[in-house]
Amino acid sequence: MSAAALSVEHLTLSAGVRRVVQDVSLAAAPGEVIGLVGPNGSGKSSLLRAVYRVLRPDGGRIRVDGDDPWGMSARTLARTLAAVVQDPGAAFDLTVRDVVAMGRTPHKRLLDGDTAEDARLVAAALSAVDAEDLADRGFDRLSGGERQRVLIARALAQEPALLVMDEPTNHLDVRHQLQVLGLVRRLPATVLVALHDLNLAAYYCDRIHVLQAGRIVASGTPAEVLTPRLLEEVYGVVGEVRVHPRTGAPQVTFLPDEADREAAASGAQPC
Ligand SMILES: Nc1ncnc2c1ncn2[C@@H]1O[C@H](COP(=O)(O)OP(=O)(O)OP(=O)(O)O)[C@@H](O)[C@H]1O
Repeated sequence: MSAAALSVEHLTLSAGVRRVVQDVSLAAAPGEVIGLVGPNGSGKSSLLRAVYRVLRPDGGRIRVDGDDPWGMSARTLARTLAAVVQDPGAAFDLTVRDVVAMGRTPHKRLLDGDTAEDARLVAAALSAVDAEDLADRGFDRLSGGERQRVLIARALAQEPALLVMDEPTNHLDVRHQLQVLGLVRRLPATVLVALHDLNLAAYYCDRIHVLQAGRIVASGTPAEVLTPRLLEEVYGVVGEVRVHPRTGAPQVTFLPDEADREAAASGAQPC
C-alpha cells in the first residue's frame, strides 16, 4: 500500500459543549511524518480523533487521498488508516497474536481464514516491536509498555497508508521509544503523531504543528518551530535550543525555575 495524502482544512471540533479545536488546517504529503505538539488539553487527541473518525467535526473538512473519512465505510477506512490510541480498552482474553492479527481483518472478506501471508505479516509486526516472546501471552495481562508495543504491531500489520498515533511512546522505555519512532519513520506510510517529547518530535518529524488552546500557533520544520521564545510562550518554560552536533536535529534543554536552580546550587534537595 502506498502512502496517503492528508489534508485538514479549517477544522472545528467540540467535546460536549466545549469548543476544543478551532479553525485548524494542516496537510501531510505522502510519506511525511507530521508531529502535533502542545500543552495538556491543547486539542491534539481531539484533532486525531476527528481524523480517525471518532469525533465528528462541527466544521471544516478532512481528506485522505481526496476522500472524506467520515464518508467511507468502516472497512474502507480501516484498509487505509490505522490508529494507535490511548486507552484502547480491554481485549477480553485475546492473546497478543490475536490482537495483532486483528490488524489484518480489514484486508479480508467475512469468513476468510488467515493466510500464510497474514501469518508472515503478524510475525513481522511482532518482531518489529520486539514482541515475539509475548505472542502467546494474554494481552490484558501485559505491562503498559508491552501493551503499547503490541498495539503498534497491530497497526503495522494493518499496512496503513495513513498512520495516526496518539503519544505512541507513552509507557515505553527509552530503547523502545527510539525503536518505535525509527520504525514509524521508515514505514511507507504518512504519519500524523501527537508527541509530548519535543526532542523526539525534533528528531523524527519532518514538520511540526504546535497547538495551544485548540489553535495552531506555529508550524514548520522542527528547527523553525522549536525556539526558546515558543517554549516560553506556549509552555511557559525557559529552555535552550541547540543543533545537536551528531544528529543535526534541534535539541531542547529545559531549565528549571530560578528558585529550583538556586536550591540545587546550595545543595538543598528539591523534593
Ligand atoms: N469528552 C469530553 N468532554 C468534555 N471535554 C473534553 C472531552 N474530551 C476532551 N475534552 C477537553 O478537550 C480539550 C482538548 O483535549 P485533548 O484530549 O484533545 O487535548 P490534548 O492536547 O490531547 O491533551 P493531553 O496532552 O493532555 O493528552 C481539553 O480541555 C479536554 O478537557
